[in-house]
Amino acid sequence: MGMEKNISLGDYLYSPELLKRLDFGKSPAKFNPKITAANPGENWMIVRPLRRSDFDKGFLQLLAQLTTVGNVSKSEFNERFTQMQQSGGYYVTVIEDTRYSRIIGAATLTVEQKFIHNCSLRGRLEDVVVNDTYRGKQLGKLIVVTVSLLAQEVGCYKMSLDCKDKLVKFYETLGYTLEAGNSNAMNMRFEEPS
Ligand SMILES: CC(=O)SCCNC(=O)CCNC(=O)[C@H](O)C(C)(C)COP(=O)(O)OP(=O)(O)OC[C@H]1O[C@@H](n2cnc3c(N)ncnc32)[C@H](O)[C@@H]1OP(=O)(O)O
Repeated sequence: MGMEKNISLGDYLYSPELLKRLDFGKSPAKFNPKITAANPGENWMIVRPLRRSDFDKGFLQLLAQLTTVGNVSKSEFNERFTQMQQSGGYYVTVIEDTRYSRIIGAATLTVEQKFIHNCSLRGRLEDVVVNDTYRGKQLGKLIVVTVSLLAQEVGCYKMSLDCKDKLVKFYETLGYTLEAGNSNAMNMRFEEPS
């Protein structure tokens, strides 16, 4: 982790090279027809790291289909992008429909640094969303498998997620399991800062 932050990333959040190395054969997910991050099946589709220019390609509007985004200005977006790029460990990954320059899918791997398990890394799957008009075409599977393989690629010993009950089956087909005695997600809510 963090190695790629020393090379020039341009406006990519992380090195796009990382996505070319992923071995989709390692995932239990079944794709029919077969697609991968490097070959998403349509020549107008690309799976890549988030770029600054995605602010103008509907990235935040896509996230609004998942949860409240709020009124994030371009400069606020850019500031957060810079913070994520400099800290490393934020792998926001998107699918673009290049015909319309629109972001149609997204998922994030965040990497948490630990002391335990010999200074290990733990991955977390966050903010998975596919534009509603593109759902049911394997793109959800594609983006989740992409960031899950990426977690392994950057050295995580496990990858975890929180989701609504109705999505458990979806994630099970992608290799995630409810572990007996260890499947409780708990939250403490705070007032959102204004
Ligand atoms: C960790 C997290 O971020 S959890 C938050 C997940 N995101 C959301 O809930 C946002 C709103 N929902 C979405 O954006 C989409 O519905 C997603 C991302 C959940 C799925 O995207 P899609 O592109 O439709 O998924 P995809 O086409 O790959 O579907 C894969 C399979 O899961 C099933 N599936 C997809 N969505 C759902 C759902 N909401 N409930 C139950 N099953 C589902 C599909 O039927 C399909 O099954 P099949 O392969 O047997 O036909």
